[in-house]
Amino acid sequence: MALLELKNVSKSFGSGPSQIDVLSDINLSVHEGEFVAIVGFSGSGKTTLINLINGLLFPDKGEVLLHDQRITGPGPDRGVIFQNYSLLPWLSVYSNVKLAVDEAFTHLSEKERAAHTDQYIDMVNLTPARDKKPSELSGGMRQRVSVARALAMNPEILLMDEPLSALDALTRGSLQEEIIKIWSQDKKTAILITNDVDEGILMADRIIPLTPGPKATLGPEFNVPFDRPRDVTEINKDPEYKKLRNEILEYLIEVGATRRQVSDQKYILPDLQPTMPGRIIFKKKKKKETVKYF
Ligand SMILES: Nc1ncnc2c1ncn2[C@@H]1O[C@H](COP(=O)(O)OP(=O)(O)OP(=O)(O)O)[C@@H](O)[C@H]1O
Repeated sequence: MALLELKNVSKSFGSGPSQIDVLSDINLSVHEGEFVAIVGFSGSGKTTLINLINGLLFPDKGEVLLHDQRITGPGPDRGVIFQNYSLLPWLSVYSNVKLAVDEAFTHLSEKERAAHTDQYIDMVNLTPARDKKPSELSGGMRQRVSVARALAMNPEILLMDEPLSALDALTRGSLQEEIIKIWSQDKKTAILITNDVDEGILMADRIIPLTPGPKATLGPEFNVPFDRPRDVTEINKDPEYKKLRNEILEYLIEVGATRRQVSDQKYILPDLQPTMPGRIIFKKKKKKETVKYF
């Protein structure tokens, strides 16, 4: 039995002429321990999809099931890492993580909760910054706090909504590795929303494209055949990697072009550049400049 299942899920916002049909007929099964990446176009409904799984939104049609039970709201069984860190600015690193630990582990003593908090802060290498406030941290450090906070709650599923897209290329690369390292230790089920195909190939077992909206739906899945731990340099040299990357890209470009012919809406393709031999190249999201990753 799948751990998480979305069956014929559709979601719209608004009503009458202003109704936006964001997601349509989404079907997805995720098994325990799997790492699934959903790669989508800007504005296609990726966050809506994560919020449906998190229980912050409910489908208009279809159902979202966890352990075969309908999701009725957010719960500690699902840990979310957002793009914008969502830390409480007036609390220290320790207190931001501890707050979540206190909520999730009411049966533990204060001493045990404090030790658990410190363990996860250490896991993301933030012990030296334990007493700092978010404003005193870099973007990468803030995202590490979010990772620690989500994992410290020991969720069954880790939901990541473009967690690294606001970071610079180097920080992004090192956090990708850290998340994967922690994920392999705990073997959590993970769903990563990303607009970066390379990130999906490096991190996930399966990549599933989300087609452009309105009525975005999941496209055919692509299995990632590389063994773990994955060495980014080795993968990058592997002809299988280039083939897989091109297949996913071709699908996204084709589906994007088809949608443009039937709609005036402009879609922004995932941040991608053609592969140069031996390197991954992508565009920085905000500054619109091309950055060499390796
Ligand atoms: N609460 C809401 N009310 C009305 N419209 C909404 C709401 N949430 C999302 N939308 C609309 O649904 C569409 C998809 O939004 P969503 O944030 O899910 O896309 P996304 O793929 O995550 O976007 P991005 O790539 O910019 O992060 C957008 O047109 C958005 O304006």
